[in-house]
Amino acid sequence: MSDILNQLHQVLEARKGADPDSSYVASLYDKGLNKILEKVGEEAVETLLAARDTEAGGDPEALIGETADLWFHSMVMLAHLGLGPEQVLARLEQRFGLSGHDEKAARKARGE
Ligand SMILES: N=c1c2ncn([C@@H]3O[C@H](COP(=O)(O)OP(=O)(O)OP(=O)(O)O)[C@@H](O)[C@H]3O)c2ncn1[C@@H]1O[C@H](COP(=O)(O)O)[C@@H](O)[C@H]1O
Repeated sequence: MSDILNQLHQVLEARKGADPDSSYVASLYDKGLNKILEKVGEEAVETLLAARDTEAGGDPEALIGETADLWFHSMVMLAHLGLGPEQVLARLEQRFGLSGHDEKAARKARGE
């Protein structure tokens, strides 16, 4: 299921040094971290608005599209900073099966 994330990451890496006029991803790298973060923030807001619409009976396709935009721009952010989906997926795997309540209690017990 996560293969597309790895394939997309390879494309994002390959876009480093590409022409910003012919590649949207290269144009984001070229504009820098602040522009990438602006897009991540924008897509996060669009995602939450679409989630509210979906709960109110709207078309879930809009929410699926906005979530894809959010994941995509988050991946551009990670790639720009030399990171990739493998680290995030590994973190989710580490957490798998550990209740959020238990994880928070363990963090508090460690004084974090
Ligand atoms: N998955 C995506 C993807 N999802 C969304 N987008 C683009 O992200 C932008 C989203 O911005 P908005 O929704 O704000 O729409 P907009 O008004 O066009 O954007 P702005 O002008 O406001 O920046 C759009 O231009 C979308 O086309 C994507 N662009 C690229 N990819 C992947 O990245 C690969 C490389 O893309 P290029 O670098 O452009 O070749 C592609 O082959 C795809 O696999």
